[in-house]
Amino acid sequence: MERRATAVADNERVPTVIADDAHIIYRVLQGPGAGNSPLASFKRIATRTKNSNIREVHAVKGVSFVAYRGEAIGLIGTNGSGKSTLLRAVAGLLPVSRGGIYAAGQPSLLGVNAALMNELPGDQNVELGCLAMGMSPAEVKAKKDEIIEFSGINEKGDFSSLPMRTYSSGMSARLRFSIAAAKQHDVLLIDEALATGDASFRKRSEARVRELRAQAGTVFLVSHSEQSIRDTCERCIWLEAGSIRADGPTADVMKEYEAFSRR
Ligand SMILES: Nc1ncnc2c1ncn2[C@@H]1O[C@H](COP(=O)(O)OP(=O)(O)OP(=O)(O)O)[C@@H](O)[C@H]1O
Repeated sequence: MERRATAVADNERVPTVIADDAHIIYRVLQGPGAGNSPLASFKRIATRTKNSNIREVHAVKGVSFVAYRGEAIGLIGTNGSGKSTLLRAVAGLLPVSRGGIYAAGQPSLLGVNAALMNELPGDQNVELGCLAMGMSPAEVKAKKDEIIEFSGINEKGDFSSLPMRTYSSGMSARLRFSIAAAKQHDVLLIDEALATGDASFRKRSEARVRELRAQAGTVFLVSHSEQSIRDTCERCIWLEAGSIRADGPTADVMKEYEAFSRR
């Protein structure tokens, strides 16, 4: 793995996320079979043997990096290289099998799959989402209209009073992003959310990511959109097959990644 020097000396900056030789392994039970019966499980416990129906997927293999306050870091890599897995582990949603991931505060993962209630209208989801992020009811009331306005879901009619299930995937992603971005996070993790919006929303959300960074948080952005990464992140980590291939200034890492992708 290549790690290049950055403009500010590491000892002058405040670390927000430290990954130390982190390994993440998924354990997948392969279909129903004789080996999965209660009796077979009991025999395995008694004889201390492993279930041969369990397959391990070693998704992240010994990843180490330090992220600092004020940085926006793009995570790039081909499909299945471990980007989302790493992000989920930073958010504390997946356990690390070996090594460690340490984070300041509670990182917030903003993914296209973030849990909102499909049956509830957008405006109620805004309230729920804000309360879940720890805002007071008064803060929620003050921010609600601004969040809906930012999301732009009402641009084509009064959609905020309709259930979320009537939204297009881009509209729900915009609402999720707008809710999460309404709060200052110590560490904000964004998984592909910017790519689903249209061009004007992408511009607005990229500007918001820059603001969040300026307010001293750290932002991680997983995206296949080269433009989003270039416009938002000055540092980039390239993951390939679960390992870091390069970590440094976005322009340099992108150049290497493009050369690799062209091969
Ligand atoms: N829930 C899961 N159970 C088992 N294996 C998984 C699970 N989620 C992901 N994987 C595996 O882990 C590896 C990394 O997947 P991950 O989703 O982190 O990659 P990614 O870089 O985010 O991919 P993409 O760019 O396609 O979104 C892949 O081999 C994938 O098959």
